[in-house]
Amino acid sequence: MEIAASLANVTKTFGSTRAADGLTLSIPRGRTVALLGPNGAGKSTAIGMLLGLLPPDSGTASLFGGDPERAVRQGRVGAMPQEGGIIARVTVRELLTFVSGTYREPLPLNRILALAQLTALADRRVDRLSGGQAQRVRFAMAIAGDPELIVLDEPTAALDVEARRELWASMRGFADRGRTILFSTHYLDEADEQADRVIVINRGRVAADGTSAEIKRVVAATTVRVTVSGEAAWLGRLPGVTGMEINGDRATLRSTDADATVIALAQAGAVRDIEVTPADLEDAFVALTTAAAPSGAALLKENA
Ligand SMILES: Nc1ncnc2c1ncn2[C@@H]1O[C@H](COP(=O)(O)OP(=O)(O)OP(=O)(O)O)[C@@H](O)[C@H]1O
Repeated sequence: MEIAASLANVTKTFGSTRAADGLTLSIPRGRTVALLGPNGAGKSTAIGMLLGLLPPDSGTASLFGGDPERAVRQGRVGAMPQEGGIIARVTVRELLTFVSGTYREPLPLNRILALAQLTALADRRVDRLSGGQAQRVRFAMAIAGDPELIVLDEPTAALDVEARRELWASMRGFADRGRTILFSTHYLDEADEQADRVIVINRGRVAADGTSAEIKRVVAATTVRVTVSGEAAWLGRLPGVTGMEINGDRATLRSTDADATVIALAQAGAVRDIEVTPADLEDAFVALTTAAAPSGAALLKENA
């Protein structure tokens, strides 16, 4: 698999804050990958290093197997920063014509406008746009040079549901051209819906890396509840069970392989009031980003 972007064991410290602490990740070409993490997790730092804007203290950042700055200079990468200044008092068309002019082989203007769903707004002044429309102009600027990879730092922060939906429709149009998209988000549902792959970052480290289904399946254990009488310690030794709690005659098991756990319970004849609750991505995220949680990364890699 060809790799568009990677970080190999990078560290970056600001004062006493380790914004990247041995961060290793790779973004395969042609995929849409989410960097998911809470505030201050290190997402922007990771993106800054990938774009060659922030030199790592140690470790290596690379784009298309080489120096990030070179790939950026060659126009192979388009970036959409968290807040980009858009020059006021020009129209969408004028702004995009100017930006296109800075690239050797830009996309045709009509194509950029269509991909960003801005055709009807081409003659509108950029300072008269809604937040969602302005964000699509930033997206249009990022794709103007027809880059192989676009990197978007929290592209949908501060957008309402409709504006998020429209921006994602534009981004999918770009992804459908076989391009690679790396975006950061705190929205779990967005990572789940939009990304082929989710890399969870917490405290400057990769907490999990896989499809959202894998993250859900492996890390956020399914809950299996069952009523038992008598001694219950044996439940903790059932296949898949990683933790349990007993409350009166009710046992709550956390399992990474609910099927195996339920089959074993059935074989033991313990099926009274059995209840299986699958984990959702929210649970996975909370489990992964709480200090006491076991590392999901190792689990996911074993299961990958
Ligand atoms: N230039 C800087 N100077 C000092 N500290 C910084 C700087 N940039 C980032 N940090 C710190 O490094 C840590 C990681 O920040 P970063 O912005 O990468 O996180 P993030 O995951 O992008 O957060 P957010 O979701 O809030 O944007 C934070 O503790 C932040 O305060």
